[in-house]
Amino acid sequence: MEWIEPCPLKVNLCLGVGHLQADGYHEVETLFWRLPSPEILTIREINVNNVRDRIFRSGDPFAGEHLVRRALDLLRRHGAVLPPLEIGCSKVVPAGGGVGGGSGNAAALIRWARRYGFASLLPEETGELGSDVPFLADGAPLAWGGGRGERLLPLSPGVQAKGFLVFPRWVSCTAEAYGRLDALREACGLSQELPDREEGERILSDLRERRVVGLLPNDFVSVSESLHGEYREAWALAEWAGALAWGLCGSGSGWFVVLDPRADATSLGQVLGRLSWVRRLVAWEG
Ligand SMILES: C[C@](O)(CO)[C@H](O)COP(=O)(O)OP(=O)(O)OC[C@H]1O[C@@H](n2ccc(N)nc2=O)[C@H](O)[C@@H]1O
Ligand SMILES: Nc1ncnc2c1ncn2[C@@H]1O[C@H](COP(=O)(O)OP(=O)(O)OP(=O)(O)O)[C@@H](O)[C@H]1O
Repeated sequence: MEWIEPCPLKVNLCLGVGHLQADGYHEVETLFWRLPSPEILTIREINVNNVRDRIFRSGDPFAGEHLVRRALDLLRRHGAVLPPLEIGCSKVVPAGGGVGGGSGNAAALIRWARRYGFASLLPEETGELGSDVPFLADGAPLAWGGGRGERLLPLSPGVQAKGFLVFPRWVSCTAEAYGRLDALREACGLSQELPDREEGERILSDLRERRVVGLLPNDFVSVSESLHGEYREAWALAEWAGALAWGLCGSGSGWFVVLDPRADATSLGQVLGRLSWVRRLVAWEG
Protein backbone atom coordinates (compact mmCIF):
# COMPACT_ATOMS: atom_id res chain seq x y z
CA MET A 1 0.00 0.00 0.00
CA GLU A 2 1.14 3.56 -0.68
CA TRP A 3 -0.42 6.81 0.52
CA ILE A 4 0.22 10.47 -0.35
CA GLU A 5 -0.46 12.87 2.49
CA PRO A 6 -0.39 16.66 1.98
CA CYS A 7 1.48 18.63 4.63
CA PRO A 8 0.06 21.77 6.23
CA LEU A 9 1.83 25.00 7.19
CA LYS A 10 0.72 27.76 9.53
CA VAL A 11 1.05 31.47 9.97
CA ASN A 12 -0.07 33.43 13.02
CA LEU A 13 -2.47 36.26 12.13
CA CYS A 14 -1.92 37.58 15.63
CA LEU A 15 0.58 36.35 18.24
CA GLY A 16 0.93 37.52 21.82
CA VAL A 17 3.52 36.08 24.18
CA GLY A 18 3.00 36.02 27.94
CA HIS A 19 5.20 34.96 30.81
CA LEU A 20 7.71 32.15 30.89
CA GLN A 21 6.10 29.22 32.73
CA ALA A 22 7.74 26.68 35.04
CA ASP A 23 7.84 24.12 32.18
CA GLY A 24 10.20 26.37 30.18
CA TYR A 25 7.50 27.49 27.73
CA HIS A 26 5.77 30.84 27.38
CA GLU A 27 2.03 31.21 27.47
CA VAL A 28 0.75 32.38 24.07
CA GLU A 29 -2.52 33.68 22.65
CA THR A 30 -2.59 33.35 18.90
CA LEU A 31 -4.73 33.15 15.80
CA PHE A 32 -3.49 30.21 13.74
CA TRP A 33 -4.17 30.07 10.02
CA ARG A 34 -3.46 26.91 8.06
CA LEU A 35 -1.91 27.31 4.62
CA PRO A 36 -1.19 24.61 2.05
CA SER A 37 2.44 23.50 1.96
CA PRO A 38 4.31 22.61 -1.21
CA GLU A 39 5.48 19.48 0.66
CA ILE A 40 3.86 16.03 0.70
CA LEU A 41 4.59 12.83 2.61
CA THR A 42 4.74 9.57 0.70
CA ILE A 43 4.02 6.70 3.05
CA ARG A 44 4.66 3.13 1.90
CA GLU A 45 4.12 -0.09 3.80
CA ILE A 46 7.20 -2.36 3.80
CA ASN A 47 5.91 -5.89 3.29
CA VAL A 48 8.91 -7.64 4.78
CA ASN A 49 9.08 -8.93 8.35
CA ASN A 50 11.70 -7.74 10.85
CA VAL A 51 12.46 -4.58 8.89
CA ARG A 52 12.76 -1.16 10.51
CA ASP A 53 11.08 2.05 9.29
CA ARG A 54 12.97 4.01 6.65
CA ILE A 55 12.62 7.79 6.67
CA PHE A 56 14.19 9.54 3.68
CA ARG A 57 15.37 13.16 3.62
CA SER A 58 15.80 15.12 0.40
CA GLY A 59 15.63 18.73 -0.72
CA ASP A 60 16.37 21.52 1.75
CA PRO A 61 18.56 20.24 4.60
CA PHE A 62 17.70 20.53 8.31
CA ALA A 63 19.42 19.65 11.57
CA GLY A 64 18.34 17.14 14.19
CA GLU A 65 16.13 14.11 14.32
CA HIS A 66 13.39 13.98 11.65
CA LEU A 67 10.09 15.09 13.21
CA VAL A 68 8.39 12.35 11.18
CA ARG A 69 10.45 9.74 13.05
CA ARG A 70 9.50 11.33 16.36
CA ALA A 71 5.84 11.28 15.28
CA LEU A 72 6.10 7.56 14.42
CA ASP A 73 7.58 6.84 17.87
CA LEU A 74 4.85 8.90 19.53
CA LEU A 75 2.11 7.05 17.64
CA ARG A 76 3.49 3.65 18.63
CA ARG A 77 3.91 4.75 22.27
CA HIS A 78 0.20 5.59 22.22
CA GLY A 79 -0.76 2.14 20.99
CA ALA A 80 -0.77 2.47 17.19
CA VAL A 81 0.04 -0.90 15.66
CA LEU A 82 1.78 0.28 12.50
CA PRO A 83 3.57 -1.89 9.97
CA PRO A 84 7.18 -0.95 9.12
CA LEU A 85 6.93 2.14 6.94
CA GLU A 86 9.01 3.87 4.31
CA ILE A 87 8.33 7.60 4.46
CA GLY A 88 9.72 10.24 2.14
CA CYS A 89 9.44 14.00 2.11
CA SER A 90 11.24 16.38 -0.21
CA LYS A 91 11.86 19.55 1.78
CA VAL A 92 10.99 22.85 0.10
CA VAL A 93 10.19 25.02 3.11
CA PRO A 94 13.34 26.17 4.93
CA ALA A 95 13.68 25.01 8.56
CA GLY A 96 13.78 27.87 11.04
CA GLY A 97 11.37 29.90 8.91
CA GLY A 98 8.57 30.03 11.49
CA VAL A 99 5.83 28.33 9.47
CA GLY A 100 6.12 24.95 11.20
CA GLY A 101 7.35 23.13 8.10
CA GLY A 102 8.78 20.20 10.07
CA SER A 103 5.82 20.26 12.44
CA GLY A 104 3.56 20.05 9.38
CA ASN A 105 5.38 16.90 8.20
CA ALA A 106 4.78 15.30 11.63
CA ALA A 107 1.17 16.51 11.66
CA ALA A 108 0.56 14.93 8.24
CA LEU A 109 1.59 11.52 9.61
CA ILE A 110 -0.60 11.97 12.69
CA ARG A 111 -3.58 12.86 10.48
CA TRP A 112 -2.91 9.84 8.27
CA ALA A 113 -2.78 7.56 11.36
CA ARG A 114 -6.09 9.02 12.58
CA ARG A 115 -7.79 8.67 9.19
CA TYR A 116 -6.83 5.00 8.83
CA GLY A 117 -7.76 4.13 12.43
CA PHE A 118 -4.25 3.46 13.78
CA ALA A 119 -4.44 6.05 16.60
CA SER A 120 -6.16 9.31 17.44
CA LEU A 121 -3.86 11.48 19.54
CA LEU A 122 -4.99 14.36 21.73
CA PRO A 123 -3.59 17.91 21.33
CA GLU A 124 -1.73 17.57 24.66
CA GLU A 125 -0.06 14.46 23.24
CA THR A 126 0.91 15.83 19.82
CA GLY A 127 2.21 19.01 21.52
CA GLU A 128 5.17 16.94 22.67
CA LEU A 129 6.49 17.18 19.10
CA GLY A 130 6.26 20.98 18.94
CA SER A 131 3.92 23.75 20.01
CA ASP A 132 2.37 24.13 16.54
CA VAL A 133 1.69 20.41 15.96
CA PRO A 134 -1.72 20.30 17.76
CA PHE A 135 -3.13 22.95 15.41
CA LEU A 136 -1.50 21.49 12.31
CA ALA A 137 -2.72 17.98 13.15
CA ASP A 138 -6.24 19.18 13.94
CA GLY A 139 -7.39 20.07 10.44
CA ALA A 140 -9.27 23.32 11.17
CA PRO A 141 -8.41 26.12 8.73
CA LEU A 142 -8.36 28.68 11.54
CA ALA A 143 -8.17 28.39 15.32
CA TRP A 144 -7.57 30.53 18.34
CA GLY A 145 -4.73 28.94 20.31
CA GLY A 146 -3.89 29.30 23.99
CA GLY A 147 -1.55 27.62 26.45
CA ARG A 148 1.49 26.63 24.40
CA GLY A 149 -0.77 26.27 21.35
CA GLU A 150 -2.53 23.05 22.41
CA ARG A 151 -5.70 24.75 23.75
CA LEU A 152 -7.55 25.21 20.47
CA LEU A 153 -10.82 26.81 19.56
CA PRO A 154 -11.58 26.17 15.86
CA LEU A 155 -12.96 29.21 14.00
CA SER A 156 -14.90 29.26 10.77
CA PRO A 157 -15.42 30.04 7.99
CA GLY A 158 -12.00 30.38 6.39
CA VAL A 159 -10.54 33.37 4.59
CA GLN A 160 -10.16 33.43 0.81
CA ALA A 161 -6.89 35.01 -0.17
CA LYS A 162 -3.58 34.44 -1.86
CA GLY A 163 -0.07 35.64 -1.21
CA PHE A 164 3.54 34.80 -0.58
CA LEU A 165 5.66 33.26 2.13
CA VAL A 166 9.06 34.90 2.02
CA PHE A 167 12.09 33.19 3.58
CA PRO A 168 15.17 35.35 4.16
CA ARG A 169 18.77 34.11 4.04
CA TRP A 170 18.93 34.06 7.84
CA VAL A 171 16.98 31.67 10.08
CA SER A 172 15.49 32.12 13.53
CA CYS A 173 15.89 29.63 16.37
CA THR A 174 12.58 29.58 18.24
CA ALA A 175 14.09 29.17 21.72
CA GLU A 176 16.51 32.07 21.09
CA ALA A 177 13.71 34.29 19.79
CA TYR A 178 11.66 33.72 22.97
CA GLY A 179 14.78 34.46 25.06
CA ARG A 180 15.49 37.67 23.13
CA LEU A 181 11.89 38.81 23.57
CA ASP A 182 12.15 38.36 27.36
CA ALA A 183 15.46 40.28 27.39
CA LEU A 184 14.05 43.10 25.23
CA ARG A 185 11.01 43.40 27.47
CA GLU A 186 13.14 43.54 30.58
CA ALA A 187 15.47 46.15 29.06
CA CYS A 188 12.71 48.40 27.66
CA GLY A 189 9.93 47.69 30.14
CA LEU A 190 7.59 46.62 27.30
CA SER A 191 4.10 45.50 28.30
CA GLN A 192 2.98 41.87 28.12
CA GLU A 193 -0.68 42.38 27.42
CA LEU A 194 -2.03 39.35 25.58
CA PRO A 195 -4.47 39.72 22.69
CA ASP A 196 -7.93 38.24 23.11
CA ARG A 197 -10.15 36.33 20.70
CA GLU A 198 -12.13 39.49 19.84
CA GLU A 199 -8.95 41.01 18.40
CA GLY A 200 -8.51 37.90 16.27
CA GLU A 201 -12.16 38.04 15.16
CA ARG A 202 -11.69 41.68 14.08
CA ILE A 203 -8.68 40.74 11.94
CA LEU A 204 -10.64 37.89 10.38
CA SER A 205 -13.66 40.00 9.68
CA ASP A 206 -11.46 42.62 7.94
CA LEU A 207 -9.77 39.96 5.83
CA ARG A 208 -13.08 38.33 4.90
CA GLU A 209 -14.42 41.74 3.85
CA ARG A 210 -11.13 42.44 2.02
CA ARG A 211 -10.30 45.49 4.14
CA VAL A 212 -6.66 46.46 4.66
CA VAL A 213 -5.30 45.40 8.06
CA GLY A 214 -1.62 46.26 7.52
CA LEU A 215 1.12 44.85 9.75
CA LEU A 216 -0.35 42.03 11.83
CA PRO A 217 0.29 42.09 15.59
CA ASN A 218 3.07 39.73 16.61
CA ASP A 219 5.27 40.28 19.68
CA PHE A 220 8.30 38.91 17.82
CA VAL A 221 8.23 41.78 15.29
CA SER A 222 10.23 44.03 17.63
CA VAL A 223 12.83 41.29 18.14
CA SER A 224 13.19 40.59 14.41
CA GLU A 225 13.31 44.28 13.43
CA SER A 226 16.06 44.88 16.02
CA LEU A 227 18.18 42.17 14.36
CA HIS A 228 17.41 42.75 10.66
CA GLY A 229 16.47 46.14 9.21
CA GLU A 230 15.27 44.34 6.07
CA TYR A 231 11.89 43.64 7.72
CA ARG A 232 11.02 47.34 7.48
CA GLU A 233 11.72 47.15 3.74
CA ALA A 234 9.44 44.09 3.64
CA TRP A 235 6.52 45.90 5.31
CA ALA A 236 6.97 48.90 2.97
CA LEU A 237 6.91 46.62 -0.08
CA ALA A 238 3.75 44.87 1.08
CA GLU A 239 2.05 48.22 1.56
CA TRP A 240 3.25 49.44 -1.85
CA ALA A 241 1.78 46.31 -3.43
CA GLY A 242 -1.65 47.05 -1.94
CA ALA A 243 -1.62 43.92 0.26
CA LEU A 244 -4.45 43.37 2.74
CA ALA A 245 -2.11 42.26 5.51
CA TRP A 246 1.48 41.25 6.17
CA GLY A 247 3.41 39.93 9.13
CA LEU A 248 6.12 37.80 10.62
CA CYS A 249 5.72 34.00 10.51
CA GLY A 250 5.68 32.83 14.15
CA SER A 251 9.00 33.77 15.75
CA GLY A 252 10.57 34.39 12.31
CA SER A 253 12.55 34.35 10.19
CA GLY A 254 9.96 34.10 7.41
CA TRP A 255 7.28 36.71 6.70
CA PHE A 256 4.10 36.62 4.69
CA VAL A 257 1.89 38.81 2.55
CA VAL A 258 -1.89 38.39 2.21
CA LEU A 259 -3.45 39.67 -1.02
CA ASP A 260 -7.00 40.00 -2.27
CA PRO A 261 -7.74 36.71 -4.12
CA ARG A 262 -8.55 38.77 -7.25
CA ALA A 263 -5.27 40.74 -7.15
CA ASP A 264 -2.55 40.30 -9.75
CA ALA A 265 0.45 39.08 -7.76
CA THR A 266 2.91 39.06 -10.66
CA SER A 267 4.79 42.32 -10.03
CA LEU A 268 5.06 41.76 -6.28
CA GLY A 269 6.39 38.25 -6.94
CA GLN A 270 9.00 39.65 -9.32
CA VAL A 271 10.13 42.34 -6.86
CA LEU A 272 10.34 39.89 -3.94
CA GLY A 273 12.21 37.36 -6.06
CA ARG A 274 14.87 39.96 -6.89
CA LEU A 275 15.64 40.95 -3.28
CA SER A 276 19.22 39.89 -2.46
CA TRP A 277 18.29 38.94 1.10
CA VAL A 278 15.45 36.63 0.10
CA ARG A 279 16.35 32.95 -0.09
CA ARG A 280 13.02 31.40 -1.10
CA LEU A 281 9.62 32.61 -2.19
CA VAL A 282 6.57 30.36 -1.91
CA ALA A 283 3.31 31.51 -3.53
CA TRP A 284 0.11 30.23 -1.93
CA GLU A 285 -3.58 30.37 -2.62
CA GLY A 286 -6.27 29.31 -0.19
C1 LIG B 1 6.38 30.76 17.64
C2 LIG B 1 5.36 29.66 17.41
O1 LIG B 1 5.54 29.12 16.10
C3 LIG B 1 3.96 30.29 17.46
O2 LIG B 1 2.95 29.48 16.89
C4 LIG B 1 5.49 28.54 18.45
O3 LIG B 1 5.29 29.05 19.75
C5 LIG B 1 6.84 27.85 18.38
O4 LIG B 1 6.65 26.49 18.10
P1 LIG B 1 7.87 25.51 17.72
O5 LIG B 1 8.74 26.15 16.69
O6 LIG B 1 7.23 24.20 17.42
O7 LIG B 1 8.71 25.45 19.06
P2 LIG B 1 8.83 24.27 20.13
O8 LIG B 1 9.59 23.15 19.51
O9 LIG B 1 7.51 23.96 20.74
O10 LIG B 1 9.73 24.97 21.24
C6 LIG B 1 11.11 25.25 21.02
C7 LIG B 1 11.58 26.09 22.19
O11 LIG B 1 11.02 27.42 22.11
C8 LIG B 1 10.66 27.91 23.39
N1 LIG B 1 9.20 28.11 23.47
C9 LIG B 1 8.36 27.55 22.54
C10 LIG B 1 7.00 27.75 22.61
C11 LIG B 1 6.49 28.53 23.67
N2 LIG B 1 5.17 28.75 23.79
N3 LIG B 1 7.33 29.07 24.59
C12 LIG B 1 8.69 28.89 24.49
O12 LIG B 1 9.43 29.42 25.30
C13 LIG B 1 11.12 26.85 24.40
O13 LIG B 1 12.44 27.20 24.79
C14 LIG B 1 11.15 25.57 23.56
O14 LIG B 1 12.07 24.62 24.07
N1 LIG C 1 10.97 17.28 8.73
C1 LIG C 1 11.55 18.38 9.19
N2 LIG C 1 11.51 19.52 8.48
C2 LIG C 1 12.08 20.65 8.94
N3 LIG C 1 12.73 20.74 10.13
C3 LIG C 1 12.78 19.64 10.88
C4 LIG C 1 12.22 18.42 10.45
N4 LIG C 1 12.45 17.50 11.40
C5 LIG C 1 13.11 18.10 12.38
N5 LIG C 1 13.34 19.40 12.08
C6 LIG C 1 13.98 20.36 13.00
O1 LIG C 1 12.93 20.91 13.80
C7 LIG C 1 13.00 22.34 13.90
C8 LIG C 1 11.57 22.91 14.00
O2 LIG C 1 10.96 22.77 12.78
P1 LIG C 1 9.58 23.42 12.30
O3 LIG C 1 9.67 23.45 10.82
O4 LIG C 1 8.43 22.70 12.87
O5 LIG C 1 9.53 24.86 12.93
P2 LIG C 1 9.71 26.29 12.32
O6 LIG C 1 8.76 27.13 13.08
O7 LIG C 1 9.56 26.35 10.84
O8 LIG C 1 11.19 26.55 12.63
P3 LIG C 1 11.92 26.71 14.03
O9 LIG C 1 11.09 26.11 15.12
O10 LIG C 1 13.21 25.97 13.81
O11 LIG C 1 12.07 28.19 14.17
C9 LIG C 1 13.79 22.76 12.67
O12 LIG C 1 14.52 23.94 12.93
C10 LIG C 1 14.69 21.55 12.34
O13 LIG C 1 15.94 21.67 12.98
